[in-house]
Amino acid sequence: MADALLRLVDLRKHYGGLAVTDGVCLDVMPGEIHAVIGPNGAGKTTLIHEITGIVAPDSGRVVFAGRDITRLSLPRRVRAGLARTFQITSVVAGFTALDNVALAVQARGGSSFRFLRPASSERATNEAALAALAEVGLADRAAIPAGALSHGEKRALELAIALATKPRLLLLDEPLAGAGPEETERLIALLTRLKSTYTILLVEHDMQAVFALADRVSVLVYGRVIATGTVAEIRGDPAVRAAYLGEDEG
Ligand SMILES: Nc1ncnc2c1ncn2[C@@H]1O[C@H](COP(=O)(O)OP(=O)(O)OP(=O)(O)O)[C@@H](O)[C@H]1O
Repeated sequence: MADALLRLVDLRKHYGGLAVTDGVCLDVMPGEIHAVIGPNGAGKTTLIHEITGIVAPDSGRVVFAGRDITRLSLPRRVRAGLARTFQITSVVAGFTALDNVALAVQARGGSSFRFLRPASSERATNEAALAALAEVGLADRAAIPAGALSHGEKRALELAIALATKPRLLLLDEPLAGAGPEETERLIALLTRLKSTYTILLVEHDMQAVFALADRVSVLVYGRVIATGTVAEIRGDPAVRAAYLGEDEG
């Protein structure tokens, strides 16, 4: 069996007396979409923060591509191949879609483009940014200020920004939050396309989307993974239904 691209080993984090991450072990295998679901306050966002380095775990390890990254800074994790999108839209409204992505390309490519003259460096940056926009279906919106894009397009732009860093693993924190039914459908189609190219760890409340997209699902309740399995296994798991799915599925 292949090695996990991301491995969480007995990760723990307390806030005061509250165990927000309570011994989490989780493997994300290369090429899979692995969804983390769980009720509000289960600790999903904290877990993503521990993976990206925004929150330091009290103990345990985050291993990425065989390397222990538990104590690496966020920028160094990005350079190692981790990228994330945020629950809250984080694009710069006054910049064009292209410039928003170009910023991310520059942040990654500073070293690789440094040897080029400014004009060719700018061209290389813009070409890489356009390629990322094309990957999410926004090539024809490149010149539009991000603030004028629809909500769904902004979410797609965030994905392009993440893709521009050439990630090996994409961390998506509620990519469908706030999207209407049509936008949701379009974003699911987009994520389905990306699925063939990227390994994805997905935190998402929309169960229909999770069940449509995920290869495997881990269920987090009070900071603990109570089950990991395929969509069918998770849907049929009585403990999961009792702890979580029962709430949504009535
Ligand atoms: N910095 C902090 N200090 C104290 N408590 C915190 C902090 N961050 C999170 N918590 C608590 O940890 C628990 C888990 O929060 P977290 O945001 O990780 O859950 P979540 O599963 O992402 O929730 P949601 O689905 O509502 O986004 C909550 O009870 C929250 O109040």
